[in-house]
Amino acid sequence: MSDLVQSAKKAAAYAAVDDHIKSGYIVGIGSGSTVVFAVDRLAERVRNENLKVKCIPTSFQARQLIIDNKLTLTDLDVDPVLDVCIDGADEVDSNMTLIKGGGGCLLQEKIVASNAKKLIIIADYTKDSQKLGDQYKKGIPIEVVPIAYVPISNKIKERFGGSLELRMAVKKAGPVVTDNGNFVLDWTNFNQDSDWEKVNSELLHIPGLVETGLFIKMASKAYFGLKDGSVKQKGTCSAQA
Ligand SMILES: O=C[C@H](O)[C@H](O)[C@H](O)COP(=O)(O)O
Repeated sequence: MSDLVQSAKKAAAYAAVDDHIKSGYIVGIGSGSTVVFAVDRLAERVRNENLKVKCIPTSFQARQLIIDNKLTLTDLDVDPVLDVCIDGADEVDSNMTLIKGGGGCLLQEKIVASNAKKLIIIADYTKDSQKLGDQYKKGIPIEVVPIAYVPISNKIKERFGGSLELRMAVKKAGPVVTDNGNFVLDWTNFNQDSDWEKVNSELLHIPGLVETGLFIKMASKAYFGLKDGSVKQKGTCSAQA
């Protein structure tokens, strides 16, 4: 990954943490490479400003990040309402619909984000699109119960078109297994002009389909780090709103 992309991720993550995290907050920690910078900045603020925050992870990776950075870990049993969740995305369209799950962490991310007062997205400039699929070519991730992956693939193809591929592991024989013991299908060549809210709710009715990587009307704001070092904001909520 280029240095420009790395710096863009860092700039977006730092700006979001500075704008949206206050002492006393319950904070959702998203997953992926951009969130690593957000946790770095949060840990720095905890050390320098004696910020008191409790963190809820959205994946095994996020939990490790919280522990490694000596942040306070909590969960939805103890703290079922979050002040803010900060997470990455694979793509953000002009309506703030997201593709998430490129790293296979969509289910817990959606659960945690759905219990947060606001979801703030952090990303580099390659994720800022008009339509889903403009830039992100790996498809929409869909988490499924293993025994159902073939019928689910067939049903999605029949109803909506496109292609579905079972995501394969890299350092393990066979498919990727999520933090929840499920498989991931990646849906490509979909209709970019789809009514994503309708598609998403129809997908969620297929037995065995656990969750989709379509995050609709969930994100309050997205921060995109740009090539020139600045940060572009998309969405409506104001800092610390
Ligand atoms: O499963 C992974 C998550 O949804 C990530 O938040 C998403 O893939 C973006 O990751 P990154 O910040 O590495 O681009």
